[in-house]
Amino acid sequence: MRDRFVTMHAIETLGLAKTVGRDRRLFHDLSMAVAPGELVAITGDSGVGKSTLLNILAGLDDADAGEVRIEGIALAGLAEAPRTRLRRERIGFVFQAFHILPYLTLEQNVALPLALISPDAAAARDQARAMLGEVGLPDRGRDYARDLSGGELQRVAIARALVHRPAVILADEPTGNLDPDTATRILDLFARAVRSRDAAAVIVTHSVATAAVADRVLRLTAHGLVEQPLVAVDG
Ligand SMILES: Nc1ncnc2c1ncn2[C@@H]1O[C@H](COP(=O)(O)OP(=O)(O)OP(=O)(O)O)[C@@H](O)[C@H]1O
Repeated sequence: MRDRFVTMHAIETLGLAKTVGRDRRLFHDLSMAVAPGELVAITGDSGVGKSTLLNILAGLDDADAGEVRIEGIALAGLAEAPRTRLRRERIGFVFQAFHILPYLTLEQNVALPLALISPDAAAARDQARAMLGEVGLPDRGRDYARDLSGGELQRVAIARALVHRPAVILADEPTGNLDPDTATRILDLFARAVRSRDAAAVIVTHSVATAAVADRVLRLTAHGLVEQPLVAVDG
């Protein structure tokens, strides 16, 4: 199934195009690549198409033209079952829509991606515990998600996105509603965890602080992706 032109990129898009509604072109001929261990932030005005692009990278939405490759594998060439498997095994999500389930414990929430891949429940529990420790929530595994603060929930979301060691992490406003100090702490933790695993991350964000932890910042505009100098997002 792997393409014969093996790429070093974890994520690669070639000539993506997307039009929504009756005739509203969000982007066309959009190409980008993210290497293992690299964090790329995508910024841009509200409504420009950032979340749509992220959904297309995730294989949750289809482009009108072009293709997305995850570790060299073209998503469009896959039938639904292998596409779902690739999404489960190779991609981690920190999406607003992918909520932590309130009536499961933290351990159960974080173990979910592992449970979808392997039947070894004891190993999943151990890995979930270790991952919770890594995001600063050791000994909280038996607590219920419904009792957590917003910042704690974001940590759990990050733990759940990384626990199965995906090659690709896709995040939509990962520190959305947090106060700046908590957001900075969680972003540092996120960036460290992504880099230590050599994962490739794409983070959609409005936040300058979020963009500042990235290796590259790409601004999505009506004319396509524009690379932003990193200094420009510091202030
Ligand atoms: N399936 C769809 N049908 C019609 N319009 C859509 C569809 N999906 C997205 N849109 C429109 O496309 C535009 C881009 O939406 P998107 O959520 O990708 O923007 P965004 O850049 O992430 O915005 P924000 O920063 O405000 O979250 C919006 O105007 C949205 O209403």
